Amino acid sequence: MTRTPVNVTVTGAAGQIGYALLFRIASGQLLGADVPVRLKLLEIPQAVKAAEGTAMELEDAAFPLLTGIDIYDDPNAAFDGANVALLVGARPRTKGMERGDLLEANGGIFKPQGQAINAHAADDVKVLVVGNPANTNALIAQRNAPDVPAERFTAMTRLDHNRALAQLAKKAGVSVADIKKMTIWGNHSATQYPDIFHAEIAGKNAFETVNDRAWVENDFIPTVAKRGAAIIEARGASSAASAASAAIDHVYTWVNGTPEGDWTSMAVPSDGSYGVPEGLISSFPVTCKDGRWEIVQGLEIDDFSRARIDASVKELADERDAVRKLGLI
Ligand SMILES: NC(=O)c1ccc[n+]([C@@H]2O[C@H](COP(=O)([O-])OP(=O)(O)OC[C@H]3O[C@@H](n4cnc5c(N)ncnc54)[C@H](O)[C@@H]3O)[C@@H](O)[C@H]2O)c1
Ligand SMILES: O=C(O)C[C@H](O)C(=O)O
Repeated sequence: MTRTPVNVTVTGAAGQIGYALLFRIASGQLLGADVPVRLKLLEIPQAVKAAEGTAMELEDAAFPLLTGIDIYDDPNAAFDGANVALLVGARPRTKGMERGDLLEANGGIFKPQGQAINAHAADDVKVLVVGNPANTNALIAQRNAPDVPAERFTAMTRLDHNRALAQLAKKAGVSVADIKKMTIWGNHSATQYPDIFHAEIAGKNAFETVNDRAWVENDFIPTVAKRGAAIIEARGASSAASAASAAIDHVYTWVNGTPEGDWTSMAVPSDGSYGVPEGLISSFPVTCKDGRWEIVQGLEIDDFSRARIDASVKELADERDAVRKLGLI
């Protein structure tokens, strides 16, 4: 093995997503089967011991691509030299907590992490924020890292994208592999808009193939948008293995590219495309090539889609205004 290991920093490493994610990173699924990785794990001091336990298990799995594991409780050390940063650790909403309280509590995490990325990460750092509220946490981190190009900060809507593929495949009686050009617009929240108007099933328009507007409006969209809550209700805990899987997909696609004739969904800083205010970290259809993403241009947006995109983007703008008021950006 002659390649220099890629430094992958994972926050919230002792959490449930961390437990599902780290083994897949170490096995080569994040970056490629020939890319050695060095893991840098960040936890809060009380959870460092649990992270050490996970590190022992990683060692015991004897992954040939895993060249080392370091554990930190200091973001400056954890992001030092990071090429890929997966920001998973976040403050969950607890009973009686208002949305504003949640944004403030997470600001206390993502502001210093953005500053640490700015000061210490590698020049080519790519950041994926998974911890909720993911889009606005990504915005806080990005605004606190002014020396890092804004486009390196992304938030995860790949789980929503994958959920949408699964629901559509079930309805149409096809494999997820037959579906292309699925899109998630907006926020990773219940206002998100999963859009099948541009999707294709075996090369044909998905909406026309399904031919069931009532299903799209009353079943597909709410099922995908509220799937996170349904998982919490069923499992008693939020999605973990599927979230980890989506994080793997997000970074793998960003680094290795989207297949010809397809795109993916990523929450990325808007350049004003599709009327989304510049700077908001909103989900778009994107293609990836040579480690860069690009928003798919020129899609026709009808009134139905417009209203849904606007509603989710308004929520993002409200969250941005709230964190601005709190002095986080
Ligand atoms: N974007 C998505 O699609 C998506 C999907 C599922 C879950 N999530 C979110 O991902 C986050 C993590 O989920 P989980 O199930 O792993 O939660 P978890 O509570 O099991 O783990 C979170 C971990 O983060 C750690 N942590 C807290 N503050 C930290 C800090 N400042 N620095 C480093 N680590 C810190 C905690 O100690 C804990 O070990 C949650 O916010 C959850 O809502 C997002
Ligand atoms: O933690 C949540 O609120 C849900 C999570 O973001 C998910 O989509 O599964």
